Amino acid sequence: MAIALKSACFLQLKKPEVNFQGFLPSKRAIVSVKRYTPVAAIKTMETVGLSETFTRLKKQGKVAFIPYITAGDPDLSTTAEALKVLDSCGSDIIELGVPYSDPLADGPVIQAAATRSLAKGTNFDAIISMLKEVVPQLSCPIALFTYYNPILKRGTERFMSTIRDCGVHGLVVPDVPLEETKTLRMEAKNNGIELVLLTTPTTPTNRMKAIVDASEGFVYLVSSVGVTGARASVSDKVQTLLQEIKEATTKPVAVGFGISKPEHVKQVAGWGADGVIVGSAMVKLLGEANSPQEGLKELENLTNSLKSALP
Ligand SMILES: O=P(O)(O)OC[C@@H](O)[C@@H](O)c1c[nH]c2ccccc12
Repeated sequence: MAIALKSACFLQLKKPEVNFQGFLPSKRAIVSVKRYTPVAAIKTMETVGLSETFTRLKKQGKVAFIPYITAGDPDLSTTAEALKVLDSCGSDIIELGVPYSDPLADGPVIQAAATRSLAKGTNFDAIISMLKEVVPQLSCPIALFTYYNPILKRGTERFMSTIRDCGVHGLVVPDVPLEETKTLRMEAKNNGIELVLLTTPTTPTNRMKAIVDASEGFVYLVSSVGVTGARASVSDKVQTLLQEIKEATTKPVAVGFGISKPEHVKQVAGWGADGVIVGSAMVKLLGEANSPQEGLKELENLTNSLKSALP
């Protein structure tokens, strides 16, 4: 049992409708600095990585609940609190987004969150300092979500060791073409980071197979074409896509994009997904609340209602 101690722009969309591992890297640096005031370190817990989390849930007949929030929206102290709230409400993995100025696959809600966060001065180093304090207080693993630029800026090796050192277990980088993920995958592996790859409804079958073969932790099935954002319903194509992926791999599959309601998560779980990812609905509550406290309370309520719709 693997137990770890927790202790644009020039972004060129290359066939965005084909798959998320199909974009070219950007050359723009992310913007600047604000100091995060660390919360008091409390205790050190044991946390397992992404694939081990799925293995354990599967044994209990459970489906993973994976919320996404944008770091630094409305501010990094609230992000720290939000991570703790999401964890204590039973999230199984938390996807934490690094805000970026040219987020090619993000819809209006997450774009606005990134803009607010960057306007507050959030940068990568401040996110890392925050994580160093907070990750030891969490029982679920963190999967960091970032566009490629912050990795390019630091160098892959340094980036991976930095996120490893603050206890991050997984990584999602949507704008690196599959063919160019080799170095990322190697450096991720060297540092015990699981690099999650994405497949979409328009990814050709052969390419989907290559993506699922290379993906670590789980496979991210993007439920619909376009950008992130809550939708009225989940396309029933997802059921067929899940079946196709399941025929190609035994790796866990989590579905994201457009999922925001208890009936959505119930439906997707019923179709055989191993996990559900909910982003914009979370981000909206947190970023648009009248106060951080109100946002955190609403986040807690939504998490509880979505969790209770899952086996
Ligand atoms: O916001 P939604 O529709 O609930 O989708 C998930 C999501 O936010 C998160 O996984 C995500 C945020 N930005 C992305 C860009 C590409 C792929 C995935 C993402």
